[in-house]
Amino acid sequence: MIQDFSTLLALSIFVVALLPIVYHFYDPKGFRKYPTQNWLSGISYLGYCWEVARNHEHFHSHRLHEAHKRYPVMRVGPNWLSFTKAQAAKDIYGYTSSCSKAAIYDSLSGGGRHLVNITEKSIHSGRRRMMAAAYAPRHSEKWEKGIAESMANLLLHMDERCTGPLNDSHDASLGELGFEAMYWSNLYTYEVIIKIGLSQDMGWLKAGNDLVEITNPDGTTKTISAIQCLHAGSRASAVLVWDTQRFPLYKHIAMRLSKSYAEHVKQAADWRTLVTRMARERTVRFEAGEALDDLFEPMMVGKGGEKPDIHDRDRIAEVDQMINGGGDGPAISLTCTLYHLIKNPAALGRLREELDDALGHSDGTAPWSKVRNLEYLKACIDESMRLLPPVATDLLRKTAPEGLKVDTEMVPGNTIVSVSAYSAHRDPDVFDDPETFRPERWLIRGEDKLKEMRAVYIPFSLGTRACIGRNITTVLQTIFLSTLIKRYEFALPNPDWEMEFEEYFNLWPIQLPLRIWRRATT
Ligand code: HEM
Repeated sequence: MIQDFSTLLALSIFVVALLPIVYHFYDPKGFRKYPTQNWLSGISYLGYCWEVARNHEHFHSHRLHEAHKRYPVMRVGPNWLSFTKAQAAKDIYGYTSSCSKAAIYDSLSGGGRHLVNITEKSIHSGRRRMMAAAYAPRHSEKWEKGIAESMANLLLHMDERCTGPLNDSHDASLGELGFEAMYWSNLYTYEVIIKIGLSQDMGWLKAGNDLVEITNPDGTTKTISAIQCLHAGSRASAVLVWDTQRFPLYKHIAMRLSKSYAEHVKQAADWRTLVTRMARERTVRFEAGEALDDLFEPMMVGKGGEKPDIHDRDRIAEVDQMINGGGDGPAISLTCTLYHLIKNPAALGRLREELDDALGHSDGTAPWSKVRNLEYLKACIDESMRLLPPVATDLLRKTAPEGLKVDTEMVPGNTIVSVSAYSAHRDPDVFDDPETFRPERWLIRGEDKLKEMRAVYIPFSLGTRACIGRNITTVLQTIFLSTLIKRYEFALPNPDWEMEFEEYFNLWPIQLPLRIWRRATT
């Protein structure tokens, strides 16, 4: 085995040594004119893998943004160009774009195909038609019921974790940091999306944890943290998958070399065991005649009572994606919005006024009917996702064989193209003072400026492959934030405390430890 590995290592070193020479003479697409993200980017996708792996050392999306500042088009891999401008977003992701999803989506599929990783356009549009009605805003009141039950349990925990108000010196370092906002946001969003998706209550907010017992292939059982195992799948792929062809080889090597990598792969398998069981349990309920009005139902029965054209393994994949996308993005956004508001007391004050007007002396979960149209709250969420888009990774597309004009560049066929939301959202030509959290920028009435900002605002992507869960996210976030901000005061560990992140496709805040106490006015 050691001999095999040494040969592999020697071969790899030889190939890497040859690459600069190949690069020097071989430039069929004329990409050498573009700046590269780092010295390896023009010759190997390992350049990007390296950037993602360095995340802990230096926040990856920030590095991408810094590189983009120098030029609006950047070569991130040998056959991959990353753009930043609104026109590029429209050309690549817009409704009329001829681009298709890139091979990375094939590499990430674990067998079954779900909405995100279907690359064939006609198959995607069929699946989207199958699912779309279940995600429509007319279901908001139904979603609200599940949310209200989860919120009631969350508030019980929060009330237990309250401390006394800050003293006059406003020394936030005193007292216990009893509320870990990222942890509780995760429990909330994952519990709610499983209710909306599968009509199943995991009871995580009641228990205060996401521990679940699963059965191993050998029949023994073990208890896992569901969310940690779900995240392990992203950890195991997000660094190496960019070199799609060699991903299986790299994965194999990484599993042998790194214990923690092997542990991520094992936890990801545990997550698949759990998600397969959840999909099967839901199918059994359908077969037993339960009519459940959730996101799973259209995969069992069509609008006219017909059997939908979908395999069992794709149903499981869809459940996996709906929990992953529906839990992660909203949890990140909730945590980041809270963080931005605590850091910006003027914005928090203005939001409180809006909430006090809308909710009066209500105590408990904010009713959707009273908070659904709060303009300033919406602006705060939008502004937070501008600065910290939860899906911060570039979303890769492949140009059609005839090529495509992207922004100012004529891009040849079969080239990987993308837009970095993190960089696009900081374009100084569009956003004044781009690094500042300023919700007011979304409230301007000058239509042209608003249109210009909206054109480059892509946290949910654009066009036919844009997020289908946006309506769910809106209800989930609006109720959570209105309730918490109306009911509690918050303090960070200290006024200079800064949030830290890790980025594996999504931008996960590592933690947000808070002191919380009940507001006097509620
Ligand atoms: C703040 C919250 C969210 C953000 C920022 C977000 C972001 C995104 C983005 C950027 C995409 C495009 C992915 C790609 O092209 O590879 C996407 C697609 C998708 N999202 Fe979300 N999402 C959020 C919430 C949700 C929720 C609550 C669900 C509900 C289950 C959901 C389900 C999906 C699905 C199924 C797709 C694939 C759509 C398709 O290709 O037809 N997302 N989301």
